[in-house]
Amino acid sequence: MSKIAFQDCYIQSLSHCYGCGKNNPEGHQLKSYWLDNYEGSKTIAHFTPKPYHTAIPGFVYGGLLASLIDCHGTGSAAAVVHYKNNLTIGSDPTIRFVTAALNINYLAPTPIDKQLELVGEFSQVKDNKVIVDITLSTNNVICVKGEVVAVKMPATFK
Ligand SMILES: CCCCCCCCCCCCCC(=O)SCCNC(=O)CCNC(=O)[C@H](O)C(C)(C)COP(=O)(O)OP(=O)(O)OC[C@H]1O[C@@H](n2cnc3c(N)ncnc32)[C@H](O)[C@@H]1OP(=O)(O)O
Repeated sequence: MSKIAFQDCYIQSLSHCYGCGKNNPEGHQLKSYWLDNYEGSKTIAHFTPKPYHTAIPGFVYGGLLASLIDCHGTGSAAAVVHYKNNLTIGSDPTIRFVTAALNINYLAPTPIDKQLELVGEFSQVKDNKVIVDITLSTNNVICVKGEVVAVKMPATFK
């Protein structure tokens, strides 16, 4: 696992995202990395839910799971486009991706007392659009699958 999370390389002004911004103390502060030995092709993130992330006692609220998949997807998209173009994440000009579409399938209830593992793979990589397929697992059981269509952030967002 690379030591610096993708999101920790975002410039300060783009580090306020509720799901993954390092400058948002109320947010989830998700951290995504290249999976060991899969630099450029697979990404990984971990998250441990808090008791208040409950849907039904014992299980995680689905909206949180969608949010984690969303941010792992947009972070992975930024990382792979930098990788493909031999750029360092955080270099100028900044290349960020926003969510254009998010498709989530909840396959099994997600236990709230376990660490969650998200793994992303790319089914399409273009400089302006990346599709990331993500699994969310606990104890090697896939609970949720998601597809994130990430599109390069337009200048109008700044
Ligand atoms: C609040 C956000 C803060 C941002 C901070 C960022 C850093 C932090 C990051 C954390 C973020 C965390 C996550 C968050 O919370 S990000 C916040 C939630 N997302 C948004 O608010 C995005 C709002 N939407 C838009 O701004 C525009 O619609 C976008 C930019 C998405 C597309 O605009 P536009 O339509 O003008 O783009 P284009 O014409 O150049 O097309 C480009 C390509 O994209 C394809 N396409 C487009 N839409 C879709 C779709 N729905 N399904 C499939 N594909 C779609 C299109 O066909 C084309 O493909 P191709 O023909 O080339 O193959």
